[in-house]
Amino acid sequence: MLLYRSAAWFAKGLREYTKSGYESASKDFVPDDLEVQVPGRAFMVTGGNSGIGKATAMEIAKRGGTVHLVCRDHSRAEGAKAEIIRESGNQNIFLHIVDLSLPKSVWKFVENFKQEHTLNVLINNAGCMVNKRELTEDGLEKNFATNTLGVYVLTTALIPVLEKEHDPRVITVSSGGMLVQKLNTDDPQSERTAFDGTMVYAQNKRQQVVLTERWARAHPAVHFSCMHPGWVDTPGVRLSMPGFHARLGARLRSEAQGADTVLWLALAPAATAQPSGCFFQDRKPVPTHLPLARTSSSPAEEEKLIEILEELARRFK
Ligand SMILES: NC(=O)c1ccc[n+]([C@@H]2O[C@H](COP(=O)([O-])OP(=O)(O)OC[C@H]3O[C@@H](n4cnc5c(N)ncnc54)[C@H](O)[C@@H]3O)[C@@H](O)[C@H]2O)c1
Repeated sequence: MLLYRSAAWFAKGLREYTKSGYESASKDFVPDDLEVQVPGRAFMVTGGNSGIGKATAMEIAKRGGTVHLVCRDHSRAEGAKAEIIRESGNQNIFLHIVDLSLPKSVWKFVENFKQEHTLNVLINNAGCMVNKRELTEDGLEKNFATNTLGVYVLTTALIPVLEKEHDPRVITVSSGGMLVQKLNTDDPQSERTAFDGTMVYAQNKRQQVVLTERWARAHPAVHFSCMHPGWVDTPGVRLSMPGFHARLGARLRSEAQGADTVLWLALAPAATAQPSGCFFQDRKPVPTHLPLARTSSSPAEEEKLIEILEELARRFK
């Protein structure tokens, strides 16, 4: 089954996730959708110092929004902040150093953040694909701790902050790679199964899609969406998937193309005309399962994911 899913997904990717896929999809875009100015609105972009996150933060800054960059590495993040201020002329760029794989730090960060700031839009962009099983200082598997638990804790902590504001939104940068995975809650930290970083990452991205659907049902005041940016030439892909990067080469999307749907979901009035909880690709909601792939999960399996995350989120508060 995994072989079928992977082959169907790769064929789809070559048609849709590449630069030519973007060029073809963008013929249907409404150009005015992103002709907006957003002074007075505040946006948090995790991993905003690199790749898709940086391209997103730059475009929001150019439209006058307040940008909160949430980054792990101080010196790289300072460079990105300075570049965004210089290029956009927007001084309202704030930097917060947080390692999203450490849930205690994430809780503490939000406690401090909400004393001083408001927030309209959270963009869960930071992500990683660590190809060997590594543990955080809390003993958590690193991909799961960053991509799933970190996103869960940050979003859960910020929902009450977002609910106070006008037109609140949460966008999570998932991946089309999640299409090859069915939600699996049996071994969330890969303790008992052979470790395959690509599949662990794809499982985390599936978990983000399930979380987005659940949040949308539980919090109707906030508009939730998740999305696939396409296959994008970023430092992350170069580092974690060198073979894929070399093979796809010039067919990979630019960072600006990868950021397009993130920006549309964060900025365009048209985005919130779509139901909350959907998965987007090139400004359109798209199915979260490949045909015949048997990747749907039951409500009980989804509830189990929430129980696991709640338990860990409370343990590391
Ligand atoms: N590039 C692609 O083809 C592609 C495809 C599908 C999905 N994505 C997703 O897009 C998002 C952005 O990735 P990218 O390709 O721009 O890669 P990137 O490596 O350039 O950017 C990822 C950012 O996340 C940050 N980050 C990682 N772990 C962190 C942690 N523990 N705490 C704080 N920040 C952390 C990194 O420092 C970096 O700033 C990711 O969620 C990725 O999974 C990318």
